[in-house]
Amino acid sequence: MSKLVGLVGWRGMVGSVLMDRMEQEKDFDLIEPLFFSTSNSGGKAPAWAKNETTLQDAFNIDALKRCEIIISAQGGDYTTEVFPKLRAAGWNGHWIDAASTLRMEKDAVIILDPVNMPVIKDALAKGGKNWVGGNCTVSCMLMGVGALYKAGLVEWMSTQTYQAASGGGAQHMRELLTQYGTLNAEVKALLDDPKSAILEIDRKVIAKQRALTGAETANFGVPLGGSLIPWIDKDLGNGMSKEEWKGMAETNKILGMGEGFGSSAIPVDGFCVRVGAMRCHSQALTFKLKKDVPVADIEAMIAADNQWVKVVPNTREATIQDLTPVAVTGTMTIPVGRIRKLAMGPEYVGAFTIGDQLLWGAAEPLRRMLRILLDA
Ligand SMILES: NC(=O)C1=CN([C@@H]2O[C@H](COP(=O)(O)OP(=O)(O)OC[C@H]3O[C@@H](n4cnc5c(N)ncnc54)[C@H](OP(=O)(O)O)[C@@H]3O)[C@@H](O)[C@H]2O)C=CC1
Ligand SMILES: N[C@@H](CC(=O)OP(=O)(O)O)C(=O)O
Repeated sequence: MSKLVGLVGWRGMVGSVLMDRMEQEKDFDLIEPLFFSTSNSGGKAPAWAKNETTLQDAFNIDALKRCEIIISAQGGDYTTEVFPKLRAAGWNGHWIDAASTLRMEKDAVIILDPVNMPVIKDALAKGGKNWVGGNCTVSCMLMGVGALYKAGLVEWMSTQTYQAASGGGAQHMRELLTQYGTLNAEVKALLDDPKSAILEIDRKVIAKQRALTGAETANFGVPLGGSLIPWIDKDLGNGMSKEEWKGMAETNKILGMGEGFGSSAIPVDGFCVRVGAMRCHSQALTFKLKKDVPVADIEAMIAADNQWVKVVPNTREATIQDLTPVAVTGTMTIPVGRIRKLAMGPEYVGAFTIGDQLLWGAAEPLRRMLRILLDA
């Protein structure tokens, strides 16, 4: 008989991408899905439902306890409220989660199986039950350049990110587009006139950006359209943003190197920046390798690591065609390009990588973990 798999958060942005992928990969053929809702229990479950066609109350512990596996893309507040109650009620099933709440817990594994299958298998063998998707930036980065870590080549890495609006959620994407529209409307007449002065357009745009307040900046707090915000997530009070902290902590945990700040941890640090892209996170990486490795060997290693990574030749034409959020959005491909030796010395290597933060950055590792559990 198929396993009963609870799905919470299925209609949100991450959840919808997850449902699409599960449908494409025919995951629903292998499970009995049970759909939950925090807002509409008793309502009609979506079309993927089979025998259980009524939405269950996502706060009802007895209903959740029926499931052998639960996948949640509902968010951190939900996990914080429900997960401890569920475990305290004696539930021993597998919890697969997109939220960061449990990520750094000792008994949780950050799941990214093309990179850390041995870590996942080891935890499974030891009775592990808590599986958490990684931070989108970290997961996309490791899907691209995980090969260099697996080969033990990385002495340290610095990352400068260019993160999309979607990382903040659906409302942030809407806000970005609204701002772009407002700015365009402000100068439309001047843009339509080829003889208008560009500096006048520029003056009007910056005045409008500075005047954006209230509903038009409710989510980001400041304008993002035509600007950028070099801070993502909480202020840790030590000069670091929480998003920057995750880079080292999660990279090392994913790779099975403990909690990320032990003596064997690989230093990872840099700046995380929100830019006006829609749903792809991009990052410029600087590596200090432990030895001088030819660029061709680095490219070959990266290209051979998994079926989704694609090395983009370090030429202008290939880069502007294949190494942009526009090229990558909605695809499973993780391009890695701009691979070259840097001026600091032969061990210093630069690279640039991009990933769809809703696919590899959020939904895909969850459904792949479901498959691993179904195959176990
Ligand atoms: N956004 C991202 O980039 C990433 C998010 N995550 C994690 O996933 C969690 C969920 O994020 P995200 O998918 O962006 O959250 P959403 O806000 O899109 O969805 C969360 C829940 O909101 C409820 N909801 C209320 N109104 C609507 C509506 N109009 N449309 C759809 N759902 C609605 C739904 O619950 P119900 O059906 O019960 O009412 C839904 O499951 C995050 O909190 C985070 O922990 C992880 C990685 C990346
Ligand atoms: N913080 C990410 C999105 C996200 O949900 O991250 P996390 O899963 O680590 O909370 C961003 O804003 O781009």
